Amino acid sequence: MVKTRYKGKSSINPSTSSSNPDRAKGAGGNNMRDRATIKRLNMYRQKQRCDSRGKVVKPLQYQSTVAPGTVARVEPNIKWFANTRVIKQSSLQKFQEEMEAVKKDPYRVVMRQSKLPMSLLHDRVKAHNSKVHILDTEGFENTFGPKAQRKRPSLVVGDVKDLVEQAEASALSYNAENDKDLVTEDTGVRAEAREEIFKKGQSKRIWGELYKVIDSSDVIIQVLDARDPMGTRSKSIETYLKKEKSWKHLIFVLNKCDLVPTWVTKRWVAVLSQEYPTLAFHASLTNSFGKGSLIQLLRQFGKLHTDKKQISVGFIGYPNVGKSSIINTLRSKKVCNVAPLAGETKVWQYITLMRRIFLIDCPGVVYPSEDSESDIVLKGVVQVEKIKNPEEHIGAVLERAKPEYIQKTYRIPTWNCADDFLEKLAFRTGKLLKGGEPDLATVSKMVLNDCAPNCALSPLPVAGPSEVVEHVQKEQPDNPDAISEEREEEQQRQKEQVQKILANVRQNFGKISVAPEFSEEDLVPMDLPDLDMSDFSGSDGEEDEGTEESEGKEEDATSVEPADEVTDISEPTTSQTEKTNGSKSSREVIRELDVKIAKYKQFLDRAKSNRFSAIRSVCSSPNLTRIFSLSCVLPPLCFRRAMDRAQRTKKVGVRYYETHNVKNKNKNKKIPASGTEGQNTKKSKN
Ligand SMILES: Nc1nc2c(ncn2[C@@H]2O[C@H](COP(=O)(O)OP(=O)(O)OP(=O)(O)O)[C@@H](O)[C@H]2O)c(=O)[nH]1
Repeated sequence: MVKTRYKGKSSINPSTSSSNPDRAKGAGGNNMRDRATIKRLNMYRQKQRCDSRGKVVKPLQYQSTVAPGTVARVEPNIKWFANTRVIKQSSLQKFQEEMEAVKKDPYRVVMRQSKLPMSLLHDRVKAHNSKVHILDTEGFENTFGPKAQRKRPSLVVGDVKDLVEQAEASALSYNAENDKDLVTEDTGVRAEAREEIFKKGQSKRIWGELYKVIDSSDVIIQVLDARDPMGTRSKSIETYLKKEKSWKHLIFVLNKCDLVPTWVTKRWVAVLSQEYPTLAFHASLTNSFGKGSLIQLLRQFGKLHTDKKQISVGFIGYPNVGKSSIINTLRSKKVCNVAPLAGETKVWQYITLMRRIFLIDCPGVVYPSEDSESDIVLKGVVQVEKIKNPEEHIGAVLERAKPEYIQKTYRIPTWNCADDFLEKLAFRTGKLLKGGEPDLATVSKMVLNDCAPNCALSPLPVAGPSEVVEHVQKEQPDNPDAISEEREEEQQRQKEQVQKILANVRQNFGKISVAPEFSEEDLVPMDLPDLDMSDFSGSDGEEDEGTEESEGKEEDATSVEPADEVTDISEPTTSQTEKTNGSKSSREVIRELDVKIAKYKQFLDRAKSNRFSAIRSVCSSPNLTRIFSLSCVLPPLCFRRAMDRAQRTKKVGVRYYETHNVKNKNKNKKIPASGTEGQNTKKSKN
């Protein structure tokens, strides 16, 4: 065969040189230079050729052909904008408006922000009047004439006379105590430096832990104490999350709702739900409330993040509000250390709730506030044993708690002042020093310990309706007339969203078992016309506690207490709930039905755990269906599911020969199922 001669560019260069892009494949092994590399290297290698007078004879490959000094243009190329897309102004505006609305809404989340042109939101062109055209020359016509375009400054006063009057009025209302800039003479007396223990929960280390938890969590649960939700809430963290970590979900859990009357819990949930999804909770391994709802809510959040293998849920909040206790309740066992002392949790810790949901416990953080030392003590931030002068804080306790509770708890009928109270208490309890002097420090510590956050018989005042009203009013704008309509719409919208997200997680507050014995007066809710409680009360809804129980068990050992499972809607079960005037007979009937349902449930649980194939017979039992229909309560979801399953599948329980031995399967069909099944099979084999 005649070998083709290399004739230049038009034919293939047969050379096996590494600088030949056309060389045969495999000539250079696996690491052969590709065509682009060879071209680039050849480009570096080339040299310009000039004649003896310096005139370019052979220019470089990409050297311009135009004469030096000529003004040239780079040809525009669409590839410069390869990664961009042009959209209409109206679309941009729509995007900005909709996205801003979503970002502001605590009930909605923007997922995959890195994939969205978020900078378009921030780089908004500012309104034309934001720039002050001080140096621009404007004509008289435009400035002062009848067709003046310049906007009038909006002044609070109309003329100088008004201005003087206003200045005089403000001078009269001046209060030097509030003036932080007032220069005063140094008297040499200064406020004593705060004891170190009052700075608990504020150290850099603790804040570091908090930010670690926030950074690692997809869902952040701020745990609040039901007795002082506003005092244990941190607005600064909320703003930080809204501004800097807006893609993280924040929800409130109102813990220790067993320590306040049920109506107070309801109101707080209603108030707080206007801002963030809020759930009431009672952390307890044996008698919890809200566990099913919380797990369900976390599952919903988990479903939002299907792109992730798992989601992390961080528990943040004041010391001693019960973060670790909630985690223990969710896991139904002691996985975190719990103590009635603040600062029990020292470092953050990870706990697995389910395959896809991790919980993170965070040490308690004290947020910067203007709290007095007594406030700090009564919030349970410091350990009472470590307080130097505990007597100083008893005044605050007596001020806050209703005298009747103090009288009932300590059996002291009257007192003049805090010292008098302490003395009487010391004599009554026999806490005396040498010489019969009352031991004020010990009894003070006793009283303060009684107010500690874990104490069921807390004489501390509950966050009453007056505070709720105050809070609601604080939220109202200065000029209600002007914005009232807008606000109403906004509120309506928020309410709808709250209802939507909590539709599946309704709570029946009647199931909270309130521990302290409150007086009749405190058990009656006060009228609050501003707040429509019906939407949040959940009294007509079903606390869907444990509805996902079976699912939960599949995923993990997390199970929901059976006590929560069957919801009694018509009857409040606590001793503290408002007294209803319903007829006695119907209540009794319902109670009986409750007992029956609980029995069936127990049976079902046992059957499940024994892998006993009697589930179908129980669920399809006409009795059970009658019970549910009689009590006008929808059967819990797990029952409904079991019933569904029972209807769908005919066979319950797996018999080895039915599934594995096809030959015998047909024979088995003919032979009625009985205890002698094994023998029959043997016979047929023979
Ligand atoms: N009555 C009642 N007590 C509770 C509840 N939740 C927690 N407690 C008690 O409150 C105390 C503090 O609970 P923890 O779970 O240690 O609180 P924490 O927020 O983890 O505290 P730190 O470790 O300081 O952050 C414990 O004594 C709990 O028993 C509740 O719902 N009701």
